[in-house]
Amino acid sequence: MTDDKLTGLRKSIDKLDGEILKLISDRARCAQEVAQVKQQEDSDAVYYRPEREAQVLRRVMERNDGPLGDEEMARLFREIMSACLALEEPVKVAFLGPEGTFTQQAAVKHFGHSAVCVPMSAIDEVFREVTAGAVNYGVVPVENSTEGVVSHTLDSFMDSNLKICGEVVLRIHQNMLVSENTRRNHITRIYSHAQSLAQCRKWLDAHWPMAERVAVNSNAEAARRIKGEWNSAAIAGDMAAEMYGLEKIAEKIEDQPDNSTRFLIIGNQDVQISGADKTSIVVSMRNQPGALHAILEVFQVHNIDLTRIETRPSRSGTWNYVFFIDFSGHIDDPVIKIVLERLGERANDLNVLGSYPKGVL
Ligand SMILES: C=C(O[C@@H]1C=C(C(=O)O)C=C[C@H]1O)C(=O)O
Repeated sequence: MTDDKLTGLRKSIDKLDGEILKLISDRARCAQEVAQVKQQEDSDAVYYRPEREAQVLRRVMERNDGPLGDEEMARLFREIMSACLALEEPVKVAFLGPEGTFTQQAAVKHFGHSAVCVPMSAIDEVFREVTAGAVNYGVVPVENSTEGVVSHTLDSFMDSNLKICGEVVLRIHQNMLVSENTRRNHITRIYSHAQSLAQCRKWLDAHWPMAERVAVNSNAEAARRIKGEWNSAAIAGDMAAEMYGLEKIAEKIEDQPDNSTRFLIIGNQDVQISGADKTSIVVSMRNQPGALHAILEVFQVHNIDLTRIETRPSRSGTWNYVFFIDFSGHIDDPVIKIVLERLGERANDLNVLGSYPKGVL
């Protein structure tokens, strides 16, 4: 009886799979035609459209009635779009490497598995590679919910003409990792990226107060190093653990359970309105009383939601502040145009880094 039921259900699944297969192929053909239309209009046309992809994913999440969760369903569609896009040519993406970093995880989350991800050894190399046209986009970390801003990324924008084309937020879980050579009772050194060490500070104080904490270029680099040392451990994410065949002796050791990192997608593209967008700008002001107030007032008067503001020392003179500001809205929105005009009147210099869809996944 149950065997009959099982056979029947499997038949239904086979039939549905056949339909899904056909529908995905029909969709891929449609996407191919879109590519041809774009190509006919403009031979240099950029096929990848961040605003359209964000709209597709948001619509999937809105229309989904379960039993699969909204994010799960969106992830499946993310992969379908990624594969459709790769039919033309896979998107090439440079990320802060080596292989196995959270930035690679963010790149895959944003572009799907059909993108070609190329590791770079430093943030400014990611910028350089995109500027040189060797890759289409770059992925760099910009802020962590526990530790704050990745100042190196902000500084790189000051020397670059690249645009921000998107953002992606990743939940970050850290693990304490050892290799098969590690003598677990003799761990005297723990490698990780400075941000990760900081994210696990309390856990380390409680469990490994005597071990030396050594900051290296990336978590994946930490994972790689301990392969050859018997007295060291590393702190890194799942991807690095898998990639280097390391054992987790403690999981989710980050001090804040909702620890997450925001990454930016950088490229050469002006992204159109998606309907739920953010804009990032850099404003430089004279160092005079009320400089910050003058900026904030403009946003307040026009009722614009500020999502982040960071101050960095300007490179051009000792007496200037530089503010990195993110806010809701798109540069093509009429009210944002007015806001930018007003800010321009008050600032020494104003540079729009880009308008882009708010992270969907
Ligand atoms: C099909 C298009 O081009 C690309 C592929 C998409 C898709 O598979 O849905 C969406 C946006 C673009 O990255 C389009 O612009 O509609």
